[in-house]
Amino acid sequence: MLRIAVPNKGSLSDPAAAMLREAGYRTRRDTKELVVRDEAGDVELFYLRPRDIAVYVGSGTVDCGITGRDLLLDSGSAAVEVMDLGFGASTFRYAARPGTATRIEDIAGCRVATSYQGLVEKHLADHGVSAEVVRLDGAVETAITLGVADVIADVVETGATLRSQGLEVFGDPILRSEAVLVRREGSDDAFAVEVLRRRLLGVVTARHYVMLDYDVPADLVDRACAITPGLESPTVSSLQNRDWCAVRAMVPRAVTNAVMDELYELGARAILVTDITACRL
Ligand SMILES: Nc1ncnc2c1ncn2[C@@H]1O[C@H](COP(=O)(O)OP(=O)(O)OP(=O)(O)O)[C@@H](O)[C@H]1O
Ligand SMILES: O=P(O)(O)OC[C@H]1O[C@H](OP(=O)(O)OP(=O)(O)O)[C@H](O)[C@@H]1O
Ligand SMILES: [Mg+2]
Repeated sequence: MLRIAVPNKGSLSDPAAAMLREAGYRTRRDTKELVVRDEAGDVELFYLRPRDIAVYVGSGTVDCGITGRDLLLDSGSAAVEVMDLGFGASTFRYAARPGTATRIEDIAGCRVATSYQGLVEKHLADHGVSAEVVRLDGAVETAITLGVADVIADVVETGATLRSQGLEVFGDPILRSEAVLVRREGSDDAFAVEVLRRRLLGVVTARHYVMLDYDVPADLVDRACAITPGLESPTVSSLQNRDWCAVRAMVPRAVTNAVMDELYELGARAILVTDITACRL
């Protein structure tokens, strides 16, 4: 039975549970449940702190897990990324009061507050910058206001927290993060992890694409298919009226309306969009 570590709290917890549910696994009903066995899915879910997940996976105590790329790198664990999961996106950035720093070199000699000590120490060392890292558990933006740091390095999603403390990001992002599936390199559960990966990829793809159906005059079908090439090749069916064809193709959700406009201009009609609930590619 594959042992999967799942975030029990924080930003990644609800979307990770939703993704596993959509992939057909049984998830916990009550936040007090710490372990859930899903006999049908042949998995056991361990609800752990997101920060600890890479450590458990790296040590081989669990087979794989869902965590953030930033937390994985910070842990220094031997776990490796299997796939991006398409949620929990954030950047990891330096920030300070305006006028303190504009480039990473300006951090030299400063006190840098962060909850991601491993990640920041490595980044500073890689850039040859010597600075004192102050490890805090959270609310690091306040560290500057309270005078324990000159610079912070933290997760930035909307930037609202930084703005509320009068801080500005500087330098290039240290990292772009999102939720990832991780596993231990060289573990001997390759088949079970591959089943999990395919299921999760099915969810990621189903969320990313819609199914588009439309009718188009037969003499325009090639031009229509060029607009909606699908993943492999669109399905073209004949209609009772032989002058028309029906086309079915997957289209990236983000461009659905632009594609529909283009098809309509070409002469397609009865253009229908349907959500994809699950898929295997
Ligand atoms: N707005 C956000 N704030 C914090 N973490 C975020 C945000 N958006 C995405 N993440 C990602 O979530 C992970 C951090 O989750 P974690 O549970 O440790 O902290 P948290 O979401 O801030 O929760 P907590 O309430 O325990 O502080 C990281 O991988 C981070 O990149
Ligand atoms: O860019 P934003 O959209 O403002 O989001 C980023 C902020 O959210 C998180 O803090 P959280 O609320 O989890 O508090 P914490 O610092 O105590 O973890 C994170 O640590 C940043 O402070
Ligand atoms: Mg937090």
